[in-house]
Amino acid sequence: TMAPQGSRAPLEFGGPLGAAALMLLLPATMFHLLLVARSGPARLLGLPPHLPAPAALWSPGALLLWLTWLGLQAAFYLLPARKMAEGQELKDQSRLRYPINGFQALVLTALLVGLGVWAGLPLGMLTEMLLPLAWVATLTAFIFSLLLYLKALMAPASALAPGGNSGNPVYDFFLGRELNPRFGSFDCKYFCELRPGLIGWVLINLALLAQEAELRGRPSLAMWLVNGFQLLYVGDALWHEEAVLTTMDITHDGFGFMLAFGDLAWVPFTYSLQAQFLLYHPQPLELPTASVICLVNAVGYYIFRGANSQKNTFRKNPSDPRVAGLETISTATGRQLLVSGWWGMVRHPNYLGDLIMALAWSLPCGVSHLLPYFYLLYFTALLVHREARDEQQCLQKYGLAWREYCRRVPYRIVPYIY
Ligand SMILES: NC(=O)C1=CN([C@@H]2O[C@H](COP(=O)(O)OP(=O)(O)OC[C@H]3O[C@@H](n4cnc5c(N)ncnc54)[C@H](OP(=O)(O)O)[C@@H]3O)[C@@H](O)[C@H]2O)C=CC1
Ligand SMILES: CC(C)CCC[C@@H](C)[C@H]1CC=C2C3=C(CC[C@@]21C)[C@@]1(C)CC[C@H](O)C(C)(C)[C@@H]1CC3
Repeated sequence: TMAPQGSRAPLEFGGPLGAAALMLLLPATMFHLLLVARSGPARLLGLPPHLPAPAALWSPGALLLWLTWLGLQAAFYLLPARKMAEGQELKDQSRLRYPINGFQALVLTALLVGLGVWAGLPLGMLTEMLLPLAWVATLTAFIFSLLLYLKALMAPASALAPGGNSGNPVYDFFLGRELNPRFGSFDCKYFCELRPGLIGWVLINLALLAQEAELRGRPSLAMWLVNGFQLLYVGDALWHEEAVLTTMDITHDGFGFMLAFGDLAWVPFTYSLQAQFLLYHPQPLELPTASVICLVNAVGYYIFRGANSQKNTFRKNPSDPRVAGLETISTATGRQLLVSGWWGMVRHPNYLGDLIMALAWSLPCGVSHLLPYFYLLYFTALLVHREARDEQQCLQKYGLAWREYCRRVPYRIVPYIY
């Protein structure tokens, strides 16, 4: 069942050793952040004041809540969709179909949660369950990736991902062997990438806001800003759900521990770090400063959305009037590369916008602690590494035309700097 070209693919993430280290480091970092955020000193680089007792990690209630959450989101996924989209062409020339109903899932979740709160559901109590919830999310990600690894043993070679089939079980378990594991029409990777984790993230944020209101009479301005910015980001991702079908996670990476853990545990429990920090360490924020931070977020969002939409429009239909006037380079594959507009400024303008937003999410937390800036630091490292991986893949796809693009647009993410 080994993919012949897979075994020749160069190893990423530092090979099996790197993969093994990341499998320990990522969950350890997540628990470190969760513990440190609620500690007095809240030092990113210090040790957490105490390690949790096993009883603080394990709770049958958390397991039940988590499985209900996954079940609810799976049910929303199976509801009739306003549109079915086709994915990129696969090795066997077929295309998979995907439901476009992620935004609908967000709205239905909001209605259900709103109804629950109206009926007296103590949403703020969720903040007391973050540790055991993170623990069951980690366990499910681990068990799920194990099942996916076994499922891939039966998959035809054409269904395997280019990267995760080296023959080394640790590496392949981490990266994921099968490209689009499905049960019937239920696509596991597509489902996990956008729904339980992203919607879970904003729900946790909202619970932290509710808990702050409970403790201090009303939510702080900083908490409102963090909630608003991140809701915009998640709403935007689900509104433009179809665009995720062209990201390397869907088209290139298998579904293994990295994405299962990343989607199900890492995103909801570490991306909500700023709101967690604010609950335990309230920060004063004046209106003028808040307005400047809103402006920073708006600039970031403008670049992020402008760049992503320009590329998506161009890839769908290069003669669309919104992009037809842009300068392009032809490639041997028949596809073209944009060299003006956003994509003529740097080679990854969307990463630049995303990073500016990341900064705006941390600024409401003040500058007294490094902890709320963790996301910005991690995200910079992730995007620099991702950019290098994408560059490698584009060089393989487009060869000389890609070199020409790099010559014409020399900076990767930040103009005149990187
Ligand atoms: N919040 C988070 O944790 C994360 C967010 N993201 C965000 O996800 C979004 C998607 O990112 P990602 O999937 O990495 O990559 P991109 O959306 O940047 O896509 C890269 C692909 O775009 C195409 N492309 C590159 N240059 C050009 C050009 N000049 N003209 C036309 N097409 C071009 C190439 O594919 P092809 O030619 O085949 O179309 C390339 O492989 C980004 O906005 C990123 O910031 C990503 C990771 C994590
Ligand atoms: C922590 C590990 C080393 C790696 C885990 C990475 C994952 C957490 C991220 C990989 C790509 C992602 C994307 C988004 C969220 C984070 C992960 C899953 C994304 C859904 C966020 C919202 C954006 O608008 C997007 C463009 C849809 C993103 C797609 C990639």
